[in-house]
This record gives sequence, structure tokens and C-alpha cells, in this order.
Amino acid sequence: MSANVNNVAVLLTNLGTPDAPEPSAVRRYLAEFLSDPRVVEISPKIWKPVLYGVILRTRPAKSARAYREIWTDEGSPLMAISKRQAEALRNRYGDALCVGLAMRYGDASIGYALSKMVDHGFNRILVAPLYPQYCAATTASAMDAVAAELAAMRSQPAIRTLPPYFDDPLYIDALKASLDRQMAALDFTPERLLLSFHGMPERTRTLGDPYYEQCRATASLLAKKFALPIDVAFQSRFGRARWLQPATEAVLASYPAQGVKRIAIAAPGFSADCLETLEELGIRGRETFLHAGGSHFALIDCLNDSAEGMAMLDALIRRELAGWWPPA
Ligand SMILES: C=CC1=C(C)c2cc3[nH]c(cc4nc(cc5[nH]c(cc1n2)c(C)c5CCC(=O)O)C(CCC(=O)O)=C4C)c(C)c3C=C
Ligand SMILES: [Fe+2]
Ligand SMILES: [Fe+2]
Repeated sequence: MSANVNNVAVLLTNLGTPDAPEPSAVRRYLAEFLSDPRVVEISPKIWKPVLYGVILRTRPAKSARAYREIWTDEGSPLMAISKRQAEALRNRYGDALCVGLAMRYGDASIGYALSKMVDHGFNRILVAPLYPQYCAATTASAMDAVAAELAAMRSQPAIRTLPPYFDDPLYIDALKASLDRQMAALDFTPERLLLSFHGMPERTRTLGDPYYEQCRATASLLAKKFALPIDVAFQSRFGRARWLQPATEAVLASYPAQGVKRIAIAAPGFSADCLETLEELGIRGRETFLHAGGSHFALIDCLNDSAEGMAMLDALIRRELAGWWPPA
């Protein structure tokens, strides 16, 4: 890493993932993730005993088994794909623009990456949380980590942030192109496209988080571009509270009885395939649908480091860097 002529850098961020598919590594990761007050909005006095006394005793072993199902030679898919995304941008920009990658939880922390950039002389930094839809549990949490690092600096860099891009034509068109390409390659014709977004507690929406409306807006904009009927559902429920409805699992289980036997499912809220897409949808979701009487099920890849996905990220970054980069 060495500062370019304008001292401009881009820091891609995503959620983070365990460093091994083992209960001890998953426990470390979950302890950090689930201690974030942006993720679990329950008073620490009540939550900490539940987290340490119940959840961190049982969930790591179960989640580690799920991670093992999807682990690759390059490690966790989320980390491997995120690294490929950063590398693809580096290949585009060469020495002209520095691209870093950081994770909110686990290895490669946001604070460390930011402090290294500043140490190397970068003083204009675009932070790009790769969440198309804003959610306080993800986007705001990433920015909290940025703010915490800045709070410890005497000489701070100028910071820009990538706004949510849920309705951006660049994103909608990239999704459309990726869906068209992948659906054309299937050996069956889906009767329905299910868009599954990560859920969050319903209460968070009532309190003003715009996530639900942004997911719905993405789906409506996409639906206008397809003749195929599109449904929306929310996955990955955690805890006992009511989460956004309808639940992906329930929708999958209900399709065959409605005569919908051939489906494609996509997860446009995830920039990179991960446990929630590959295991929850691709393995468990598939089983749910087929056991209910479905005949054909296809999981569509996330944008990942596809040509469509990288062209979109490049265009978003260039737009947000206007006036900073490229140098006049
Ligand atoms: C894409 C947006 C995401 C939102 C919104 C989100 C909210 C949210 N998540 C949890 C709890 C868990 N999520 C877990 C995994 C996970 N979540 C996202 C993204 C969003 N989460 C991703 C990309 C991943 C996958 C990470 C990977 O390693 O591949 C997990 C951990 C896995 C498990 O044990 O099931 C938990 C727990 C809450 C509570 C929440 C909203 C408040
Ligand atoms: Fe999550
Ligand atoms: Fe999950």
C-alpha cells in the first residue's frame, strides 16, 4: 500500500465471517457480532446473560456444522468472494487508486484497515459498505466502526460513504443482467422467482429503519423488468421476536400446494454469497421446497465478482469519488 498522487483510497466493507468452520472460531465471531448493540437492541443487562449463558453455548457447534457444508479451499465464501471483488477493482485501477477490504466482525477489521490507510498517507477515503439496502444492523454498524477509529485519531482523513444503492439503475440493471444470464442457463423454466432478503426484527422497522421499504423498492423495480412473477420473502430469523414477514422458509413450503413446482431463488441484498445464501437457501431451502412437493429449484448466484457486479461497483465508486478522483 502506498499513497497515490491524490492520496485517495476506497475501503470496501462487508459483514465478516469466522476464520474456520470450527465451534471455537464461530463462537469468537458470534460473540463479537451478537454483542453489537446495532444488531441486538436489548439492554446488555438482559442480553449478556442470554448470549453467554445460552446462545454461545449452543449455537457455535450448530453454525460450525453449517459453515462446514459451504467452506471452500479459499476459506469462507464471504471472505473469498470479497477478496476477489477487491482484487478485481485493483486490476481495474492499478496504482491509480488504492482499494482496501475490511470486515465489521472477525479478521480484517474496519478500524485496522482505516488506520493503515491513514498511516500510509491516504487522507481522502471512500468507505463503501457493500449493503445495497440500508439497515442499522449492517450499514450503521460499519459506520460506527469507522467513527470509533476516527475518534482515536489526532489527524483525521476526509471520509465519504457509499450511500445505499437499492434503487440505483446501476444496481437494478446489474441484477437484471445477472438473473437473465443465470436463468437462461437453467435446464428448466422457473414458474416463479423468489427474492429472499435477510430479515430483521419487525420492531426495528417500526422504530424507523428504512430497510424493509428499501428491499421492497428493489423488488418492485426488478419486477417491472420481468414477465416472470416475483415474490419477496425474508430469511435468517434469529431470536424469538417477530421478524419481517413473510418468512422465506414458509413461502418455499407453501409453493407446491399452490401449484408452483419450479422456482428460482435469488438474494439481491447480499453482495457476496455466504452462509445465508449457500447453506440456508441452497441446502436447507432447497430441501424444504422439494420435500413439500416442488420439482425444480435453482439458487441464483449473488453479484459476487461477476462482470455485471464489478462493472456496477466500479461505476458506483467512480461516481462517489467525483471531484476527488480521477485527478484533474
Ligand atoms: C445483508 C444484510 C444483513 C442484515 C440486514 C442482517 C441482519 C441481522 N443478522 C443477524 C444475525 C445473524 N446473521 C448472520 C449471518 C449473516 N448475516 C449477513 C447479513 C445481514 N445480516 C451475512 C452476510 C451473514 C453471513 C456471514 C457468513 O459468515 O457467511 C449470523 C451468523 C450465522 C449464524 O450463526 O446463523 C447471525 C447470528 C441479526 C440478529 C440481524 C438483525 C438485527
Ligand atoms: Fe445476519
Ligand atoms: Fe442463517
